[in-house]
Amino acid sequence: MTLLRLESVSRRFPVGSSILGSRKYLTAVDGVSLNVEAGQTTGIVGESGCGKSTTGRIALGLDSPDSGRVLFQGSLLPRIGSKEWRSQRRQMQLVFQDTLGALDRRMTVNALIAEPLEIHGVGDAASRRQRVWELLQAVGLGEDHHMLYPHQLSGGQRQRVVLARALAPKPSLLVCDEPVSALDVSVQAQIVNLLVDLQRELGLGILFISHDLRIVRYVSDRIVVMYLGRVVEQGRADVIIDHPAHPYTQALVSAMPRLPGGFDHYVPLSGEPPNATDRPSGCPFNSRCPLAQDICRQSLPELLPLDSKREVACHRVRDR
Ligand SMILES: Nc1ncnc2c1ncn2[C@@H]1O[C@H](COP(=O)(O)OP(=O)(O)OP(=O)(O)O)[C@@H](O)[C@H]1O
Repeated sequence: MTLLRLESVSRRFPVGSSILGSRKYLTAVDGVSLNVEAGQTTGIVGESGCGKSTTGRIALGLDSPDSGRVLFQGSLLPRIGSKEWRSQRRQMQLVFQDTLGALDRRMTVNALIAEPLEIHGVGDAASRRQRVWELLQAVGLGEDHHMLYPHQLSGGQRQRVVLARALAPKPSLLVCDEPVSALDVSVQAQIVNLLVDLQRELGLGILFISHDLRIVRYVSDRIVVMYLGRVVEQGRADVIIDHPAHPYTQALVSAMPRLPGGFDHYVPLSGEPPNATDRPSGCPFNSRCPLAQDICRQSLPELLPLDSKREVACHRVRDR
C-alpha cells in the first residue's frame, strides 16, 4: 500500500533583495514525484543543496509546494496549521540529525520522550509513563539513562532519544533527515540497525534522506537520486546501486567502496554543482557530465522508464 505520494512537487525560494531589484528565485525542488510504501523505505541521495531536505519538509507538510500535490494514505495533506493537519501530524514524524542543542538541555530523557505524548494529548499521566518506559526499551535506553540530560548522553544515545520522541505518537511514516551523519561509523551502524528493526516490528514507512550512498543502499527498498532539485534516476535500490544508468548516479556509486558483483567502472565527478539560482539550460547535470552533447545543453530530459525496475532522466542513456 502506498503511504506517501509526491506528485510533480516543486518549491522555489526568493533570494536576493527585492528593494534593490535583484530578487531572483532558487528552484530547490523541481517536479519531484516519489512514493513511500507502507513498511518500506525510500531513500533520497544527492549532493548537498540538491533539495533533499526541502523534499522531506514538503512530504511532512512542514512546507507547502508551489505546485504539485502530496498525498498521505491517499488523501491530500491538510492545510498547514489547520486542526486536521495537527491531528495528521501524529502519523508523520521527523527524525532529524541531533546536533547537541536540538534537544532541550533542561529536560531529562524521560521528559523529552513524554513531551510529544503530552503535545498530542495521548493517554493519561499513568499510561504516558508506561509508554515512555516502553519507548526507552524499544530504542535500547533504560534505567541508567532516563533521568539524564542531553549533555550527559553520547551522540548515539541522543539519537536514540530523538528516535523515541518520533515514535512516541505511533506514527506510520518517518522522514529521517541525515539521522546518523553526525555519528561515528560504528554508532551509525547501531542506530541504522535499530531503525531497520523498529521498521520491521512496527511496519513503518520511511523516507530516508542522506548523502551517504552506503547507508541509503543498506536501508532502502527504492532509491531516488536528486541533482539540482530534479530526480535524475529512481528505482529499486539494488538496481540503482549495482547497475546505475545515469552518469550522475554512476559517478556517485563509483566513489563508493566497490562491492562484489557491483558497478565496476570509474566515472569521475569533477567540480561542484552549478549555483541553483543559475541552472544551466537543458539537463541540469550537463556542465559536469562526461557524456554531454548538444541535445543535453538544449533540452531538459524527462524521467522515463528505462526498464521495469527504474526510471532515468538522460538523453544519452537512451542512445547507448
Ligand atoms: N528557506 C529557504 N530560503 C532560501 N533558500 C532555501 C531555503 N531552504 C532551502 N533553500 C535552498 O534550497 C536548496 C536546497 O536545499 P536543501 O536543504 O533542500 O538541500 P539538501 O540536499 O537537503 O542539502 P544538505 O544535504 O546540505 O542538507 C539549497 O540551495 C538551499 O540553499
